[in-house]
Amino acid sequence: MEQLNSEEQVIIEEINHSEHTEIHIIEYICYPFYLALLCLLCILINLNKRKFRRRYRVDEIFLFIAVYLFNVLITWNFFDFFDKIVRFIITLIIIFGIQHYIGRVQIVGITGGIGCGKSTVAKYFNEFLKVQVIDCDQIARDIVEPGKPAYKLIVQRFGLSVLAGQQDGQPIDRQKLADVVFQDNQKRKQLQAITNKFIFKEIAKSIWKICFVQKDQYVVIDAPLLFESKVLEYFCFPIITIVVTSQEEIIKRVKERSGLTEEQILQRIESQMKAEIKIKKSDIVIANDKSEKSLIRQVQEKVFEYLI
Ligand SMILES: CC(C)(COP(=O)(O)OP(=O)(O)OC[C@H]1O[C@@H](n2cnc3c(N)ncnc32)[C@H](O)[C@@H]1O)[C@@H](O)C(=O)NCCC(=O)NCCS
Ligand SMILES: Nc1ncnc2c1ncn2[C@@H]1O[C@H](COP(=O)(O)OP(=O)(O)OP(=O)(O)O)[C@@H](O)[C@H]1O
Repeated sequence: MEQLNSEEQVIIEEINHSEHTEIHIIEYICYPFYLALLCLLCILINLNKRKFRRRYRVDEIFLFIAVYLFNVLITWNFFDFFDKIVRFIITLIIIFGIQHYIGRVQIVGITGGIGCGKSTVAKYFNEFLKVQVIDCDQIARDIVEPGKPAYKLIVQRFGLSVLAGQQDGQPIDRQKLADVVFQDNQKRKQLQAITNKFIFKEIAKSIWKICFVQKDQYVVIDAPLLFESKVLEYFCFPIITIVVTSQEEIIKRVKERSGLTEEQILQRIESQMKAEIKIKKSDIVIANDKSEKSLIRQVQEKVFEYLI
């Protein structure tokens, strides 16, 4: 093989060095994204800790190994041993830091059809177990008050006819809006598309306040559309679905509680996800066909083993 002279050797070294530097720069640009991805992954897994373990039988330690291997893989050949150790320590701090901060939080979801007893169970959690409840129906009422952004969007989409007195600035007449949306699936979905993001924002704010400012371990979400929303399903564990088998019983209970007619109640039942699908998707199913006492007894028997 032909010997390189010293000038040629210098040139080759310079080329190697510049390639190395370029790779270093790319690596350093990529590294914050990698850390952001790691944080997101850890937050998602920790918010969903038990479900994740149960479904995939994966513990944080496997996640840790996987993430570290990924870390080593993307830095392979480029970094020296010291750099790898530093990255290992950063990864470790992020995983265990997030695990410590978020891993203790448990978001319990309560869902079920109209009048099935969600609020009754939520009230039990609040009064007897002192767990704070996020009531999605209440949030849905608050975010559509005059002056709020969702109010404007609803008026733009459904017109002044859904307002009390049909005048701009007046509150939404919920009965009128309900009559419009529960007779037309398309319109109901349009209303949900408007309200959903504001509802999620409020839910996230409440979770932050309850679990990270007040540092409560548990929070309950009472969400009639928990499965329909797609997002909540992922963060809640366990998901408790309350069912009442007899439609007549549901109608009787809702009629007693609200001014809704049988036809209006049936329209809402029709517009909601079928109980059989909800049952398949949930962790705990509670039948509320008998007395309220029996409902609470089932909560006591079935729910506690799921709490961390
Ligand atoms: C249509 C509206 C104006 C009717 O108001 P109203 O005061 O009559 O009912 P309220 O809000 O108290 O809801 C009572 C029950 O109706 C059922 N329901 C409410 N919205 C929906 C919906 N979009 N689809 C199916 N069922 C619904 C739920 O079982 C709920 O518990 C109101 O429900 C609304 O704004 N809905 C859209 C917001 C939403 O998605 N709410 C659910 C939060 S997860
Ligand atoms: N086991 C029961 N026996 C008799 N009445 C009941 C029982 N459980 C709940 N109720 C009553 O039925 C009505 C509906 O219950 P609740 O408000 O808890 O249901 P919900 O699922 O929150 O309803 P919505 O979907 O409309 O918010 C209430 O008046 C409640 O007191």
